[in-house]
Amino acid sequence: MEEIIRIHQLSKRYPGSDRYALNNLSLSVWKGEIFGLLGPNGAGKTTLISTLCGMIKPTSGELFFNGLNYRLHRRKIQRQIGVVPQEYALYPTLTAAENLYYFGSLYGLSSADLKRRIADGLDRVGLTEFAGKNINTFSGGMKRRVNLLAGILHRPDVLFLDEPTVGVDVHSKEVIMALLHELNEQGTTIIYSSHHLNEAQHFCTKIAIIDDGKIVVEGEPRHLIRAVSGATTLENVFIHLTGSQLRDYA
Ligand SMILES: Nc1ncnc2c1ncn2[C@@H]1O[C@H](COP(=O)(O)OP(=O)(O)OP(=O)(O)O)[C@@H](O)[C@H]1O
Repeated sequence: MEEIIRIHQLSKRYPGSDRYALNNLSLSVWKGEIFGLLGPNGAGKTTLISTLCGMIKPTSGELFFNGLNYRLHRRKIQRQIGVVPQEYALYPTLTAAENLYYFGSLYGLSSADLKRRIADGLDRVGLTEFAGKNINTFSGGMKRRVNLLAGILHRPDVLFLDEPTVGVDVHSKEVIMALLHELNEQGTTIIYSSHHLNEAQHFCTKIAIIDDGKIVVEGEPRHLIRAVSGATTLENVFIHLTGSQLRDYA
């Protein structure tokens, strides 16, 4: 397998903070993986995803995408990745189709090609009849599906998702997970953060548990479960490795 992302001794401290959100973290992701970033609140998952998307700059360390250094090739890398953020990136007073047209055009897709991809995408997530409706009339699950389409119209090599199924009902969740599986089968590497350990256990080919800005453990879910005495689920592994105390920092 080919290495698609390499993270080398990455640290991030936000301005004004005395804590490291990421602390000397190193990790590789291989082409074709579905990689889950798991960890308690405040562990550093969003910070790591935002750094990998080029949205925030690390305090120190190096990042590579397909061998390209982020510091030197940020623009080129950003054209090859897709991002589905935790917060909706959609414009509430535009329609679903207008939103998707806007996001697709940022990647330089031609009008005809883009319109075809939007129609196919909306059909795939069951929203064809809502294409002309404003986003502010959509339910949370409908917005999540459009949010996902906005991140994949340009068919990225790597797709980053920050909690893609948070706050959605079981029907929307199924559509989202099926589409992600399909993308992965077509060759897209997926890196996603989640608090849904059961979902990650079944969905991910590999996971890393992050705590306090560091990687506590990484590997295939079934190997990690087997390695912890008495564990039958990823949740057992998670509690075993991260303890059960609350993570409240201000
Ligand atoms: N913009 C910011 N300015 C200062 N500190 C920040 C900022 N964003 C995050 N942090 C801090 O960095 C640490 C890591 O936060 P991050 O949001 O990456 O964690 P997370 O694992 O995604 O958490 P959650 O599961 O709650 O979403 C936390 O201590 C958080 O308070």
